Amino acid sequence: MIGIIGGTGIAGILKGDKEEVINTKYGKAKVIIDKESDVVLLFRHGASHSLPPHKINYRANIYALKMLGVERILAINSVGSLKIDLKPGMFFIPNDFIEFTKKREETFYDCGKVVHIDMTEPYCPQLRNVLKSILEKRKYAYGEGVYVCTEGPRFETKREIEIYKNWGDVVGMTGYPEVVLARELEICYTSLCSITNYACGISKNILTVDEVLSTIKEMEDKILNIVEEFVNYKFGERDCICKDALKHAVIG
Ligand SMILES: CSC[C@H]1O[C@H](OP(=O)(O)O)[C@H](O)[C@@H]1O
Ligand code: HPA
Repeated sequence: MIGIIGGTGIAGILKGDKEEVINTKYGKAKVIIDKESDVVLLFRHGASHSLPPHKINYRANIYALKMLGVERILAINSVGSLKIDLKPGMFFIPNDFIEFTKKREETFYDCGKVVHIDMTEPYCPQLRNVLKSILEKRKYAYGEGVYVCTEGPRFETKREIEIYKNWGDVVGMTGYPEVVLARELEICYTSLCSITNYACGISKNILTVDEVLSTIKEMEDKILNIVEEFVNYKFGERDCICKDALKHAVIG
């Protein structure tokens, strides 16, 4: 089963049947299950974007997908660009991250078992290759590199971006802890980032939600095409690092 986690502006694009509530020990998660295509859809901000990035129950979301038998997740994120060559309207596939979040529940293992999960390759290499092959086949411009996750919900300052741009390539507010939580449950996870704007200080203008939403709108057909190809991709057996991630990570 494949999980699609939608971000800003995606609820309008990816439509599904009625929402179901999955009760987990970390709280409730709302999903749309398409039994025919074996796909679970989850909108991280809620169907009406009522949840800001720092209030999302990431653990309930990822745990609910695990309970439903999801083995592969395609997360859709919107990001600001930290590099001139990474233009708004392009896609971005992260291969690493750094995070500056402050008050998020970032592990399933905070009582009982002590688990130190390996983060050498935080995103599933197999899924990243599938995603890259889809974008290349469709000639959609994309970049690869480091996703910088901030707490939000404010945008970053010019000074923060002057620092972040030396450490990463794009900045967002939702990529973490999703990627870690998925690995802790041995789920393959990759992120398709839509570059919606230049980050503060790189952009010549102030940052607005309107700019983010209008760029997502302009990219929606491409996002839909990519998601459709991804969910119809003939994945073989999982032989990546993700499926046995806990093997060498547990103490005691
Ligand atoms: C409206 S801009 C900021 C908003 O968009 C991003 O969310 P997502 O990655 O889920 O598309 C960012 O993280 C903020 O939540
Ligand atoms: N910063 C943080 N998150 C974002 C941005 C940004 O500039 N654009 C879209 N999501």
